[in-house]
Amino acid sequence: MEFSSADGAEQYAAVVRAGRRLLVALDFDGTLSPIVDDPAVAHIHPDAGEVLDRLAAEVRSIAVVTGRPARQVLALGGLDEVGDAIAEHGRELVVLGQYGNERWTSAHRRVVSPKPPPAISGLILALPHLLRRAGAPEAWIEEKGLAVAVHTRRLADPAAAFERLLPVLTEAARERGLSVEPGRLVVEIRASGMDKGRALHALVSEFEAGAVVFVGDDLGDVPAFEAVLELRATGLPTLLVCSGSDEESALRALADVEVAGPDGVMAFLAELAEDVRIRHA
Ligand SMILES: O=P(O)(O)OC[C@H]1O[C@H](O[C@H]2O[C@H](CO)[C@@H](O)[C@H](O)[C@H]2O)[C@H](O)[C@@H](O)[C@@H]1O
Repeated sequence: MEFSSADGAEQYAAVVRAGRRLLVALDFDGTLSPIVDDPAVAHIHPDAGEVLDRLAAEVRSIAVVTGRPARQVLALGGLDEVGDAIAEHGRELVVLGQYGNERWTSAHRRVVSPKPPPAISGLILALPHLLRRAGAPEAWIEEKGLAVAVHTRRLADPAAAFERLLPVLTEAARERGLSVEPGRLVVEIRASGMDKGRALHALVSEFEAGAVVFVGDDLGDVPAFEAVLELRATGLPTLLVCSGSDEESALRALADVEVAGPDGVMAFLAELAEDVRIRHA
């Protein structure tokens, strides 16, 4: 494994030593699931079930922390079945959807979700006009209940459409007291007050984690990276892994390890599971 931060090797060794008290938190799209043009047909990496099962046998808990609605990621990831396998090790799989607003666990098997912010429905009604104004009338609108996302990946010039949409949607969100969450060729509008960083802090407390690994690929993962660095500053062993792509580089400078997309994430998780197993055999 090649480390890109000064203390990456040291942090990795400490995380492996913490082994059974380790929380591994993972983003979904671009990390566990390869990026595809149509979000509705995304699928988890074919090795994920086996790799997560092996890892679960060695660590305290595994969490998927995603911008997707929890129900959607359960279906696309086959995470119900992954949760069954993890439960056999006496461990728990936690899925936090919509940036930590929704929660599912393999112990309770139901999604707990807040009410959608009322301003979202008004924004959805205004979107066709806003997309025309931004010169992107064919951008794809993903209604997520608690949020709405506008995707440009399937447009003729996705990056240019994204750049035109971002200021228009930022202004529309501001007028309605909502927040903007830009991502890989997507602009999402949602309520403020929760992000992956807050979600991660809460998970670490809940599981009394003695170490944390977080793996992500996109701007929505930056608050989680920052939360991990705050935890590191308190002395907790932590490791930050960037699932690298040509599309987003914001996490690179913060990461201890960069791997090549979801294939690289699978290899990293398998190596971590094996190192913890050997260290604690
Ligand atoms: O937090 P994540 O698990 O990374 O979810 C973030 C957003 O991911 C999805 O969009 C992204 O993946 C799509 C499928 O590969 C891709 O087509 C799109 O361009 C990406 O932005 C999802 O559709 C969003 O709702 C999530 O918020």
